[in-house]
Amino acid sequence: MSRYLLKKARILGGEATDIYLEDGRIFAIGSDLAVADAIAPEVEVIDATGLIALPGLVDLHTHLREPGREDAETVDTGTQAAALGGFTAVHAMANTDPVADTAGVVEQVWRLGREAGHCDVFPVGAVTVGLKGEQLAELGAMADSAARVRVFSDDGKCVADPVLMRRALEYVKAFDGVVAQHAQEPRLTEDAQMNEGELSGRLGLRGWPAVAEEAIIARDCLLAAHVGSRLHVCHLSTAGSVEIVRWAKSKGWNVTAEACPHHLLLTDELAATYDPIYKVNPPLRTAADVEAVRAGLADGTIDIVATDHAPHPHEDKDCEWQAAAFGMLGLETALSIVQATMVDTGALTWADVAERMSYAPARIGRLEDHGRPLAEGEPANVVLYDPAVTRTVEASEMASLSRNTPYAGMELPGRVVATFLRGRPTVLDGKLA
Ligand SMILES: NC(=O)N[C@@H](CC(=O)O)C(=O)O
Ligand SMILES: [Zn+2]
Ligand SMILES: [Zn+2]
Repeated sequence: MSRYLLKKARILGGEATDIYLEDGRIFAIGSDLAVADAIAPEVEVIDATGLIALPGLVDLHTHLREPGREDAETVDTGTQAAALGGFTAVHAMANTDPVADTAGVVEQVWRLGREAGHCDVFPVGAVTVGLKGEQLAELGAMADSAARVRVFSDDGKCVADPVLMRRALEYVKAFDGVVAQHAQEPRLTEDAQMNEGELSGRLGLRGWPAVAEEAIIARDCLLAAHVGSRLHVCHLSTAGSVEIVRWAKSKGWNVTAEACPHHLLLTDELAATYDPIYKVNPPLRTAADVEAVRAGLADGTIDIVATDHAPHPHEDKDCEWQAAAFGMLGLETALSIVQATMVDTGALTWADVAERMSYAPARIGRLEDHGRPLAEGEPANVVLYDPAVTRTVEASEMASLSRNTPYAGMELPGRVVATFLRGRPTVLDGKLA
């Protein structure tokens, strides 16, 4: 049994206090907690002076690649990256090979997560068979499986057919599920390579227009309202998308949205390097879009930050732009990017970060033991974070099997010092425990 006493941690950035973890729970919180002599030898004391304690982070959008692309990532390596990033739960996207469109595949991914033990893995179920967008997958069987799927997505592909989207939204109501849409109108984005604008013309790369994202988001908000169901918008990236979600929320519709760290920091100007490390879907947008996404995250229009951690092996990224795969790593740098773009700029407090990166994603995914406040009796899912240090990102030091981080060589603020999953450390001293 592990017992940990975290001395002088600042819960959500507040006053320093002690947190005692025992039996997988937060057993006590208070100043100068003393340990009874009888159990003292069994208690590990961690000096958390200057560290911020946050609830274990929850990612609603992670690509773990297993089964099928174990050359890019495995459940084991991807959840190591998650733990190092401060996550205690991740939702694993369904675009694997085979696709996670049956109870059998989601149970396999869920079981691999338990065996690896670095963080809890909640599989996302595909909306349509094989992500083909033709026929609904067995949503009910995935919901009833041991994996208890609540989030359904064809991510990587858009559920473009409005009739199928409507049926999926209707179907998931039966088990309080949510459809997470990758909003990309396919005809408007054929062979699209980067954000459509003056720059895409100059670079000679086919453009991915904002309207292709916004049209699907608007349609899906209307559909969700029409059938009274729950919609989640994946990786929203444009100013117009923020406005549409703000409008849908003002109507009282059950719509939530996520933004990715890279859409809070990076812009389409980076495509001028022709370095596919910056190739991602949806694409990096303009500085005005980044501003609008930050504002939407600050005012709560955008509910959560999700990483869209999308590992790719070097042969799929180290090639010319047009041939390269879309996607970038995210788990090990997410909290630092959020600190740099949202906290250090005064747009969010650490309590807001807990909401956007733990409580809200857990609520959307209907998780019970994650996204809970740091309070006595709650599950001991805790991250200790040092906001005062800076580090230079080294791709070669990442736990992920892939190396496609756009932040290599950048100085970022903050470092995850420790992560606890049900009272057991998965990370200590910034290294896997
Ligand atoms: N985001 C990406 O650029 N790529 C994702 C798919 C996706 O999230 O749409 C992937 O699976 O590689
Ligand atoms: Zn996507
Ligand atoms: Zn994705």
